[in-house]
Amino acid sequence: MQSNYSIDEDPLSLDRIRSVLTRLEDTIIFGLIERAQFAHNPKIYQKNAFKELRDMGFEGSWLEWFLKETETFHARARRYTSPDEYPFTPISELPSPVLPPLKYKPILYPNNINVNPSILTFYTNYIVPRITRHATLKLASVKRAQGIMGGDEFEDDGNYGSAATLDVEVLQAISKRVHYGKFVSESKFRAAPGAFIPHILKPDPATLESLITKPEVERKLLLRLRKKAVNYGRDATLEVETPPSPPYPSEVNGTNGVNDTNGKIDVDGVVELYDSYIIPLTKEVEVEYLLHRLDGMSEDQIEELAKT
Ligand SMILES: C=C(O[C@@H]1C=C(C(=O)O)C=C[C@H]1O)C(=O)O
Repeated sequence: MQSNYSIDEDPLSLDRIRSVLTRLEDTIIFGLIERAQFAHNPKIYQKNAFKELRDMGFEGSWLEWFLKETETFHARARRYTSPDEYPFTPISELPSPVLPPLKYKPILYPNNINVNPSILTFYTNYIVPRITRHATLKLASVKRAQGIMGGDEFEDDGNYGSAATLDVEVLQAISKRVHYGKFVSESKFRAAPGAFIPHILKPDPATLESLITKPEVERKLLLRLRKKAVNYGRDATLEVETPPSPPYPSEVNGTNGVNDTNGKIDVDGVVELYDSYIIPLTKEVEVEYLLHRLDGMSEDQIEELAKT
């Protein structure tokens, strides 16, 4: 079910927010499956690697150029004016929308939290090389068969436009998912402001993180994610499938016995993306949002809030 917080009855329902996060799992997994078709193409992530861009006065990477061009058009179409979409390009470098601004219900507390630079770094340095490994190795084998040896055989299939287009889609989905942590924090704060206020007034990030962390939610998420990645990475067959033969671990190391090396995606890579990057970064956004949740409020306002 598509969820649009601006029209939903209770935009801060934790169940509604979690359903958005669950739906974004599908967007991210399918985006990674599409990107995994192409080789790593490391050149598109290196700054100043393309003379054609330097000649245009652009000193960033191919991907950063793609992001700027894409986000420039999207900004003119009125994206990045709602509190659930954040550009990778500095907002000061983007044009004003051609349409009048939409009036959004003031749901989040005013803030300037944007962790897209961290998302771009971990995605290009750790996620892309891992999820494109199969295509990269296959490309190298084909090149060697054609007599291409050494540096030229690896990693580059020349599909710079396709690869960057898919990178932008995945990055936008990861960015939305991570920054949705602000809605999670606002929901948890409003449910029990008194639990958070002492650790905001006397900044205590560690205690705030322990208050927002729900281990069981995370555990179930990773199990669901693994199953999705296995199933989405397989072509549907009409034959009745027999389960993989033993050793088919049950609840071993949280894999729940669901793993697959024959699919279109590195299942362990998808789980690690969430476990090592997306979930920790979401929680950092949650904590940072809480640390600024009382900014500009008077002592009386805070005292009143603490009583609720
Ligand atoms: C998003 C939430 O907050 C935290 C972050 C989670 C995540 O990034 O998946 C899951 C549970 C919590 O530890 C939540 O409570 O749903």
